[in-house]
Amino acid sequence: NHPIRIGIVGYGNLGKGVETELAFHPDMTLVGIFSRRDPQTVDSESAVFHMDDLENMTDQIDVLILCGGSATDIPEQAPILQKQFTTVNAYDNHAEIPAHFDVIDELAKAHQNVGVIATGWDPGLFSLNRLVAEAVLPKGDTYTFWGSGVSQGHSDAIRRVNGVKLGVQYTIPNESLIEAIKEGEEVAYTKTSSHKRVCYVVAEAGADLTAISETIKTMKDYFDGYETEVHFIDEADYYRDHQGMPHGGRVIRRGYTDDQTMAVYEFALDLGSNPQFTAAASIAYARAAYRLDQEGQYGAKSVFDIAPAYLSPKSGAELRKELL
Ligand SMILES: NC(=O)C1=CN([C@@H]2O[C@H](COP(=O)(O)OP(=O)(O)OC[C@H]3O[C@@H](n4cnc5c(N)ncnc54)[C@H](OP(=O)(O)O)[C@@H]3O)[C@@H](O)[C@H]2O)C=CC1
Ligand SMILES: N[C@@H](C[C@H]1CC(C(=O)O)=NO1)C(=O)O
Repeated sequence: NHPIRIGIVGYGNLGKGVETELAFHPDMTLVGIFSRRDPQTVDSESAVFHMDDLENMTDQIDVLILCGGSATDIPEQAPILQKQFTTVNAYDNHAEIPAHFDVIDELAKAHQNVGVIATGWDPGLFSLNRLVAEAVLPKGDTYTFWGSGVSQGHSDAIRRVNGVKLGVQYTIPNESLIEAIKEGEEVAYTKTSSHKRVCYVVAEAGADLTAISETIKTMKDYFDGYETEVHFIDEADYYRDHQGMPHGGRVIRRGYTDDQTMAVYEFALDLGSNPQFTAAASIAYARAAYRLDQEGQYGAKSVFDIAPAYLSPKSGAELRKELL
């Protein structure tokens, strides 16, 4: 059986991450990168095509990994591509995920392929761990913290604001709240009250800075409700100080196995590169997407719908040896 043939759609941080990580997966091979830009202007060692070439390559690609931004690219591109390909994305506009699932599910069933949505870490592996923790510990509370680090989704979203040339968004968690939770103290937790969002923006010449700041701070699904800072810096400072993309976070379930015996379920990530880790998760789900497609299990899938064994390159027999 031949290696799984992968196409990357969108060559940004995530697309570059998939390109790099694929080298670690001998059961997969990169057919090419597909960009909306002129391929001559895209700097990569791999084969680069224009997005429009995809429709003539359906017999050369098994899975497309969609690496566009969630603010505007995925909602636009995913439905079109689902008509011709099995796809995987890291769509992370949490409020819109149920609607996105339904759109992809209808298309994937109609065109007899698979669409794995919202992979990555949040949504993705954090979602999976919240499900397991809440199924195992029905009595308790779940807390999610991100950072401190760079959110790709929020950085992508501010880059789409009119007048913004470059932008990055750091998410800062309330560390004292994390400690209080682990100490078993009663806490008042909401996602919006437990994080601060700090943005650094390089504005286009002549842009209305007040309008940019207001648009970011009130942005539905991304910033609305959070304490948000917007700082305007020049391009030199941006390239000097804001090129790293570390991130991470934790899912904590503080539950009870009887009326007062506490159990803390924690899943934590500490990521040197947020986009590279997200790309790595999407690749594992691309393997699952291919297998589900081969089995005729057509439709949209989230991380909740996919048995863990589908992610692994090891056979069932090999995996069962690891149960011991
Ligand atoms: N589920 C999760 O845990 C996570 C999800 N994500 C999601 O992944 C999405 C993508 O993140 P990220 O890769 O950092 O976003 P980028 O902004 O780096 O890339 C988004 C798109 O912008 C275009 N682009 C990139 N670089 C350039 C450039 N120099 N000039 C013009 N266009 C460019 C590319 O499309 P094209 O090549 O067609 O021009 C690319 O696909 C995020 O929006 C986020 O929603 C990210 C991290 C975690
Ligand atoms: N989807 C996020 C992954 C995590 C990071 C995050 C945040 O900092 O708000 N929320 O979810 C990303 O794009 O980085």
